[in-house]
Amino acid sequence: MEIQIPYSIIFTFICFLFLIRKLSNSKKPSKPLPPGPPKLPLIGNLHQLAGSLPHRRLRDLANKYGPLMYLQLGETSNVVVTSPEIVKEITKSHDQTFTNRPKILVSEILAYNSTDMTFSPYGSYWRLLRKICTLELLSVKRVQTFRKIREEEVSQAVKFIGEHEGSPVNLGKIIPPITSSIVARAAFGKKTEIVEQILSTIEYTLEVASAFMISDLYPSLKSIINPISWARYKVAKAHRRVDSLLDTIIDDHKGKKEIDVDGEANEDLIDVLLRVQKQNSNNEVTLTLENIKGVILDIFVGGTETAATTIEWAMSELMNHPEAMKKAQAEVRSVYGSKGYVDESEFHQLKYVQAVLRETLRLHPPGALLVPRENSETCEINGYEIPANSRVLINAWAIGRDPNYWSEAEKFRPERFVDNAIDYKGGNLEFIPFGFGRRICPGISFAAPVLHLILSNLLYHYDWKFPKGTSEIEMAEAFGATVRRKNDLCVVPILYSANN
Ligand code: HEM
Repeated sequence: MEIQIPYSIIFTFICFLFLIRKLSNSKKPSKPLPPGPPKLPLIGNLHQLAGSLPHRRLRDLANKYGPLMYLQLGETSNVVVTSPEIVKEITKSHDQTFTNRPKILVSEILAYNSTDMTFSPYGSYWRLLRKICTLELLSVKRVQTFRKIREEEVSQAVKFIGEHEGSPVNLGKIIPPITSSIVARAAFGKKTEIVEQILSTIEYTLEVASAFMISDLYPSLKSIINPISWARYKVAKAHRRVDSLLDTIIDDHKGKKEIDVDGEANEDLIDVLLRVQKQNSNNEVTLTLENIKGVILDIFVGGTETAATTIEWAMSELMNHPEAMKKAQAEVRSVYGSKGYVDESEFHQLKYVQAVLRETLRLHPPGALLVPRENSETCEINGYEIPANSRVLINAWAIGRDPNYWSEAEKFRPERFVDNAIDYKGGNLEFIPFGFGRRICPGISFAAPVLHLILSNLLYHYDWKFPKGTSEIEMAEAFGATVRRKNDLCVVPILYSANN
């Protein structure tokens, strides 16, 4: 929370205003609200979330109050969904109603007043962005053009690890730069000093922005709170820096000669967006420079930490499950044999590695509560009224561990995904690490080869040992932009040779 002692008098005044407004506006819903824990005046259920990881706390509360639960956080209505049946009900009967995103401070500042793809409201503009993403930016064909970038970045990291052979390396520091370099080169063509500055500023901005913003909990008072919010000031300042760095890069791209001899095959994502902007210039809905910057930021935020976090959890689980580690290594080593490196040509043969990644995403979805949705109108689910503009949190983490759907739900058992058609593309609502419905993550085809390539290379080139004095990787979590490892992931690489 950003409230600090010097603001306490102002805060008391705000609470008073809020209470008066609340009392004068209150009206009764026609159907009951979903069950939920008892609330306190002014703060509602906020105190029930304090002090523990939100996805775990919400699962515990859902065990008590049910899979459709109502929470009042500050003055906002929140609905928490913790079962595939309710997700199904949403997609079947209220698909369009639940396709909005709430307007929060971060989306206003970082996402150019919610005009990026992640936060823009459902409508013709969002559909245009989505179409550009599906057909142009993140299509399988486009992602394929980045294969060389992926292979170069991963091979550099493998070499770097080799230089530390036999001593502990912190994978938590090695893996994130791989995913951000891949995204940076795909987006900007090359990794320059300016790109490095953008990456570090985005990282800092997300860190500050992932704290709760008090005005998101009391939206009706934001004109009073925002001007005095220190966190808001810091996020806005960092964003201005990213914005001007992006301007510089886009100007450079505009100065580039028209498509070179290799044509579209050589375009980076900024080239693509500038081309699409031109092609769309006479349409009813067009792309502005700000829209382009918003989409590029989406791709950075969506595509870097999520993938890095997944690999870190996969390696942590494999370290703690030596049988699964052996099986995965044996598979990669038998498929790539004496080739000496892992490229993308044989991925279709890596069935067990794929199962390891799925099992990791089941137990550790990076977006444990997905990205919040908002229902555009009041509706009824299972006999309960969901007030319009409620924030809808889907606990994908808890759904992936629901013992009604998964045997030995808390155990890491990749075998469950071998020869099993369950996948994460939105058709199996008990497994939704990439979300579901119209807002499902558009970056799956970008993420999948990155995840496979990094993990397979780590498994092919090295055997992994615990650092001296340890025999287990602890699995504590930290909640932020993603649910990532709380502590470093230190492991010892031993170079593998087929003659060992
Ligand atoms: C392991 C990797 C990833 C995971 C687990 C992940 C997960 C998610 C989730 C849970 C959502 C919200 C879906 C919903 O509301 O139902 C989402 C949305 C989104 N993701 Fe991803 N993502 C990943 C990688 C990527 C990549 C690589 C990109 C881009 C290159 C990307 C771009 C986006 C965008 C733009 C949205 C917003 C879509 C919209 O609101 O229409 N993601 N992602």
